[in-house]
Amino acid sequence: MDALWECLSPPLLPAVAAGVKEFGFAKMTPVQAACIPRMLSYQDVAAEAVTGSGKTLAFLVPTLQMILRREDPIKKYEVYAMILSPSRELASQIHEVLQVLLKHSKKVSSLLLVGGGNVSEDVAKFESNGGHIIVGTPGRIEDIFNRCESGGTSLRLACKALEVLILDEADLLLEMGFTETINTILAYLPKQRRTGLFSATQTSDVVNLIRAGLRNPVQIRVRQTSADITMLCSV
Ligand SMILES: Nc1ncnc2c1ncn2[C@@H]1O[C@H](COP(=O)(O)OP(=O)(O)OP(=O)(O)O)[C@@H](O)[C@H]1O
Repeated sequence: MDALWECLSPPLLPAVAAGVKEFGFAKMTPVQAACIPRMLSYQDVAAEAVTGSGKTLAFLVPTLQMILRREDPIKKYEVYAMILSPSRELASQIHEVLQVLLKHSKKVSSLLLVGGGNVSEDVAKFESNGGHIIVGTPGRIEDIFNRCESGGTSLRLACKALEVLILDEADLLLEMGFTETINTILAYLPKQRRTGLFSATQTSDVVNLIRAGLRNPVQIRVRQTSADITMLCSV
């Protein structure tokens, strides 16, 4: 399959293309080639893809492109996208990849919100720098949202116009017992948003989450064996 980044139509904006170039990958992986155009045409995506298939750029690239192509520039305290990941390590890895991608998009900010550190420090970081793309673990984000109740922070308000939600490793998120936490977070986010859900397997819990959190999603399945890569796409 010929899936050169340059073949995307409409093309990537120069700052996004320059960010992608930093990684040195000439072609998109199948999951990237399937997800990026669909997310860029504002479709919800439910992707079943094996580990190592390149999911991270499959959702970060369209998210950045959507932020940069907005007519009115994004405000400092507006959260455009939230990426939920099951563990600190996975969230940190996504955030690291994002830092590389953002090298040529200086006006776009990001924030990592994961457990382990001090919640008040996270709140203070958001209050001083904002975060257009938030990458985090569900527990920490729910915690910060709930603190808003006592008037602590504006993260909840900043998410009022959120446009993109990504649920990464959704099967793991649910296996780890985050179902209620995710439902709490979903209740705080606008219904008029685009949602991408990525998982290694679509368990019945994942299917339920797709029904609850996504709208008419495009189902994408990428199966990668050591010998070949096959891809199935259906609407
Ligand atoms: N277009 C590409 N061409 C070649 N390699 C790529 C491409 N995109 C990503 N990769 C590399 O593939 C590896 C897996 O990518 P990524 O971490 O996004 O996969 P993943 O599917 O999220 O895997 P995991 O489930 O392990 O997190 C990484 O080392 C990444 O740098």
